[in-house]
Amino acid sequence: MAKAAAPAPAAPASAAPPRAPEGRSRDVMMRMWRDWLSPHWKRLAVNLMLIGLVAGTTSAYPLIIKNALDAFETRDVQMISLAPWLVIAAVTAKSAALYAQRLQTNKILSEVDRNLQVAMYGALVRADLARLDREAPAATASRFTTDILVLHTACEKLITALIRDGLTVIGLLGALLWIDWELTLYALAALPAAAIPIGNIGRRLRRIARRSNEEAAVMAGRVAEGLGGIRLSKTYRLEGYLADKAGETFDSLRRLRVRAADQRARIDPFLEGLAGLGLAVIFWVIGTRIASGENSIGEFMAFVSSFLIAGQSLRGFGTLYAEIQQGAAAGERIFDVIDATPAISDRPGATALPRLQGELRFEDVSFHYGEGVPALAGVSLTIPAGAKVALVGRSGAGKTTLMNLIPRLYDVSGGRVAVDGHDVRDATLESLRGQVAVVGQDAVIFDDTIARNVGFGRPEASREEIEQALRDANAWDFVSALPEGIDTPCGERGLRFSGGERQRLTIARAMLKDAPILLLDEPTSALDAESEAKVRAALDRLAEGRTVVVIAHRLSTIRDADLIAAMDGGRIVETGRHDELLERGGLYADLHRLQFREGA
Ligand SMILES: Nc1ncnc2c1ncn2[C@@H]1O[C@H](COP(=O)(O)OP(=O)(O)OP(=O)(O)O)[C@@H](O)[C@H]1O
Repeated sequence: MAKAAAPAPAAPASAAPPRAPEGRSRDVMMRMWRDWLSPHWKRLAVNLMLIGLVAGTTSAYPLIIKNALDAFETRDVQMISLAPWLVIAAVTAKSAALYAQRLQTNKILSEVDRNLQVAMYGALVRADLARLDREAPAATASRFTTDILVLHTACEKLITALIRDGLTVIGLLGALLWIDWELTLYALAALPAAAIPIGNIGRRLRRIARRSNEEAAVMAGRVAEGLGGIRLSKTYRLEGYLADKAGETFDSLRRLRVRAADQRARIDPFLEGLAGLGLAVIFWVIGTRIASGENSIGEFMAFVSSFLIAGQSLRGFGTLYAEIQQGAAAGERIFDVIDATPAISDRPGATALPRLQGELRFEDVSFHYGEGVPALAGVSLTIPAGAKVALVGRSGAGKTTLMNLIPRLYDVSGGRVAVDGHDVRDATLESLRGQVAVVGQDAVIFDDTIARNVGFGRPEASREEIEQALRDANAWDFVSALPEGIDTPCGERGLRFSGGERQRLTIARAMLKDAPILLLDEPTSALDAESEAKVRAALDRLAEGRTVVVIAHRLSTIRDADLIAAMDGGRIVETGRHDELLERGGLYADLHRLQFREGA
């Protein structure tokens, strides 16, 4: 069992991350503003000015057009020669402002993206295992990519489009009212009615967006799962199975995207229709007025061009609403992660443990992962300081679960776990976990140098201490042969080293940590004989003077254990030394016979 006590700091049980209730997009976006955007208010204010410039120059177009057309009619030569320069000035100012504003917006939002990612990652590495268990790592990773991108786009639109189009509409509306207020009211009469259908479309889009983002996360999980197990998949000819399984998520994502596109596509024609209606009203009213000589062509042109530009900006509002709904759905998924408070944390008044002797006691411990059959029930066991105890039992018996309770990767559901008489829940996590070292079947190596990987055991350790730990762990022979020695990068997951070498690096890390309690999930079971001998010698040296709890898969390795606890169905069914248990003829003797026969 590789899921054993990984060195992850996190822990605990319980509750699904809180989900913002449906229909609260405004809350999500308000929170976005309050917590993440408002700290940049100074730069946003500059942005606002730039947006004002864009909106102002856009609103100037119709006025220039009106004056130019009037000048053509009155043969006003000065105005006619000025008009092209006015247009050039307006266009230049608008282009420069647009460029600066886009760049500035994206600079701010990229910073916000980074801050959200930092907060999410921080929350995740501190999160309870129970929470991390619920989602595939690649699916969680998609919150850092897809959801961040969707939220970024929504915020960009919100800043740019809402304010720019808003100011443009206000400016143009002013121009329209100034040119002809009566006609303006006629032309815009139908506008308020548009809010209802657009609101409905937005709500539907938000639901679809939330499901799409979840489905995208599932897809990322399946792709990673398929590629992660590609060696095995090839030997079992699973290509078709994997393609079908991933294909299902591609398909459902496609369906959701089409549904979203269908909703979004409804907005434009709807608004186009409304604008057309307004234009018809204008033609009808103003046409009659021109015929009767009440209005000039210049007034007509200015009014119509203002109306058309305002219509375009208004249409921007319609799609903006949809975009914000999608952003809010992504924001919820991001805040779900940030908000998850770990259930396993320091209690108020938790005390820092002194250096432990290493006595471990399980008192009537029960544990269940969720609803259903308990993984542990009524487990009582005392392990004296400095003893070596082996947990044995069939797969699923509860060995890993029991071990995980010691550093509080999970908390007991009933009973208690005590170290030197202190309930582990009353101790600070730092002082508890600082005194427990773990070596598991999976040698966890990060993409960093050997020195850093080993140094995690004791961050303040000197290079000499790291080298000594490598010697004690039988790792110095291969490390010293490397041209860069302990500064050699390990590569992703340490894959440039063999399984046995990786194990010895993790043993060196535990050596350096020098913790009184050592948890081993028998790390030699996957190694060849020579490698195993080296790792075993290193482990023996590591175990000296510490309390050792080992999950034993090969019973030959635990003959010398001070105590063997045989587990079955979440209970300890017998305890004793190797010889005693063999003689008793119970579960341990059965397991032993089975392995002996397999070995033979
Ligand atoms: N993260 C989890 N979520 C839900 N159930 C779990 C989880 N981990 C283990 N279990 C269940 O708890 C029970 C005990 O599992 P545990 O991993 O402790 O067994 P084990 O004795 O270590 O087995 P193995 O030797 O195969 O690793 C099993 O029924 C298992 O299915």
